Amino acid sequence: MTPPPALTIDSATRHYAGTRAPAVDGVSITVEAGEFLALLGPSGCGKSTLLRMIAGFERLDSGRVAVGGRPMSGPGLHVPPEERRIGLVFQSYALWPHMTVAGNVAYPLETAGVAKPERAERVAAALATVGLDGFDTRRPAELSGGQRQRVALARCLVMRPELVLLDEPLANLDVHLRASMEEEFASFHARTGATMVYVTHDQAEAMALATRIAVLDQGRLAQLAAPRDLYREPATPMVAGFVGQGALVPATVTGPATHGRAPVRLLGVDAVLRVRPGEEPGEALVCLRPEDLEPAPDGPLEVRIARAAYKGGFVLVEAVPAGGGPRLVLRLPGHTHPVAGESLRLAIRDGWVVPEADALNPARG
Ligand SMILES: Nc1ncnc2c1ncn2[C@@H]1O[C@H](COP(=O)(O)OP(=O)(O)OP(=O)(O)O)[C@@H](O)[C@H]1O
Repeated sequence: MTPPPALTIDSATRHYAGTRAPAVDGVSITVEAGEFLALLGPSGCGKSTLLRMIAGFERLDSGRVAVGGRPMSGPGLHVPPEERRIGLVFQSYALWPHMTVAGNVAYPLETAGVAKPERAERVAAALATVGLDGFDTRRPAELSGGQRQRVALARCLVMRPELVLLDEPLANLDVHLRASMEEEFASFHARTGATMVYVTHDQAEAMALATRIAVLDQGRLAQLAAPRDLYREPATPMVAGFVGQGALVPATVTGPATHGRAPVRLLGVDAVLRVRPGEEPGEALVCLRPEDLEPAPDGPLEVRIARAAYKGGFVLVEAVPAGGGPRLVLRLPGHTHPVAGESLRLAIRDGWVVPEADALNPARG
């Protein structure tokens, strides 16, 4: 028998009183046991609301939530948060300042009535998992931000939750600490096999950590895909613009699709680009990533450099097509010295025809 999904969200909708549109609008996502799902999107897209709906802090106006196959929210049903066996980690670590590290981690076990010897054992194991053995007697004020976040993680783990929800857990940390904590989360996920749902507005963080990413756009699920697919084959213009660098260029698909590619005319150039199956000839938008554009002396596309910034190892260039069009982004080798105002010839090596948003989601109309 296959185990039930760790989390099932079915047409979940939440419309706050007095607001124009639902904060979460008909979202359906199934998360298998052991997955690391990132909820990604711009500020106000509904990430936190959806996370609170899963945790049980927010009621659903319609739809259902089930955890490990057990219904939690639905018509006439609302299991309170403390009975959902879900672990929570927030950006404000919410540690008790007067308690030691061990005291903070032990607290949920105490509340749950776990006996002292077992408590000590489980606290020690949780602190070891997050690499904080030996920190038992410290107080939160004596820890770095990253260490505090690890205490919060240990406190969540000690309850052995089936599902861990993390709401921008790295948002308060500086950039170096974020990178090392990203690694911690990834190895922690690999070690424990826990199912995680991770809210972030930082696409690099989502890419680095998640097995799949759900992109929310104004309360709706715009795309649910593995990081590489999201980057290479964004389903909507919003996803193309939000995830990764690049440009969205108006184009015309000039012929039928074969083997995942079709002839496309864009910026006065004919190219053969990637399309989804069944893409029809007609007006389209093409997502050009930096690596899709390559300097070539005889390249068919002439551009003028608008900005060049050395990024260590390569130069990030923004360039405007000579014949007009949106600003393109490309990378030049680190030993070159491109200067704003210079002309450059490019070849279009690859690109993705972004599916029509309306065709994917007729209700959006
Ligand atoms: N308690 C509330 N009452 C009314 N509206 C709310 C409430 N909480 C959130 N909203 C609105 O719902 C929408 C989604 O908010 P939510 O906090 O879920 O977004 P988010 O994607 O997590 O944003 P951020 O990244 O800024 O935290 C926003 O328009 C917000 O203003």
